[in-house]
Amino acid sequence: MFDLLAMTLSGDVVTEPAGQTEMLDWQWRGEGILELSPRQPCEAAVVISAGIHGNETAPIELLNQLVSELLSGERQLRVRLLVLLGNPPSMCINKRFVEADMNRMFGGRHARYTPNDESRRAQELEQVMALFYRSATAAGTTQRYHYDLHTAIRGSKHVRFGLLPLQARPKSEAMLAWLNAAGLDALVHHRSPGGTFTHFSSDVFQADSCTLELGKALPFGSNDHAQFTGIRRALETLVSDEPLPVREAPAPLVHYCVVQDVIRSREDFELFVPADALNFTAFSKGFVIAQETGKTYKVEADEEVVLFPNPNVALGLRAGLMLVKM
Ligand SMILES: O=C(O)CCC(=O)N[C@@H](CCC(=O)O)C(=O)O
Ligand SMILES: [Zn+2]
Repeated sequence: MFDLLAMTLSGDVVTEPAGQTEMLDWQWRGEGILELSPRQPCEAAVVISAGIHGNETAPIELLNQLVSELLSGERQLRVRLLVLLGNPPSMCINKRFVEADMNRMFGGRHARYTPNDESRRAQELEQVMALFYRSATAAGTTQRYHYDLHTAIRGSKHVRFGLLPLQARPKSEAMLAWLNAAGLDALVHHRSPGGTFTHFSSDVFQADSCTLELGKALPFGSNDHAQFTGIRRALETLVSDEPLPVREAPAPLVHYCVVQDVIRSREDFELFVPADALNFTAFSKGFVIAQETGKTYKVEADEEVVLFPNPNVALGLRAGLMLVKM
């Protein structure tokens, strides 16, 4: 069985960088980067990435399984597909990153860093994505999708959720229907641009892009994949161009928009969100979320919920998001 994850983690030089099965052609485009093309014409160019943060293993395992099914012929490929395992060195050490958070570097922001493995990788992923979408368009595809799979550091009141990058054009109905069918519990709408991979793909290539969060980060082999059946099923229908699955979720999808990006810009930054607070915990108007010299972040709406609170980020990066229900 073809094991993309094992090949990527081994770091072995790939001696046969291209091949074919009865139904598709594949090309190894670089470490952890695999392109799959069906023989018949198709409409969609799909990028699925995971492991942009190396310790977020559930989606890496899920994506690896999907690739194996496509290559074994168990599952039909009816889109052009680029699969990316984002940060192999950090996957090897089960850490979010080695030197710096790669999901803040896209859209050329990598050039602002003293060159390191992550800044070089972010640039490589941008180039590979550009080449992929361009060649897929030349081959006749008309739709572009990008799903970037993550898991959260903390537990969350909504276990499965998505983050939609800011974009001027309306969100695609097809993507919103897919996200709903995938059984997500919540969708978060960004209101400012960022250095995330999905902001880059949406902004530069007009892809229908979404960051998907699948539970809490755990080591390889410790994930409860039963929690992600809906997302797995939705990804299967996406790559096989099948009808959407029926949504299975305890409650309707809740939409939030970001009202505050909490940025740590000074050494004396302090975050007042309790260490054990789950993502989507609500705080009332007036609560001081964070403080640093010259800046206090307070809850301004009657109620705001917190997402990704993390005081340990590098200076200049986001230490949390505050959201309100839409
Ligand atoms: O749990 C956390 O603090 C972070 C989980 C994670 O990596 N989330 C992504 C979200 C990207 C987006 O906003 O689209 C990230 O922070 O990079
Ligand atoms: Zn992540």
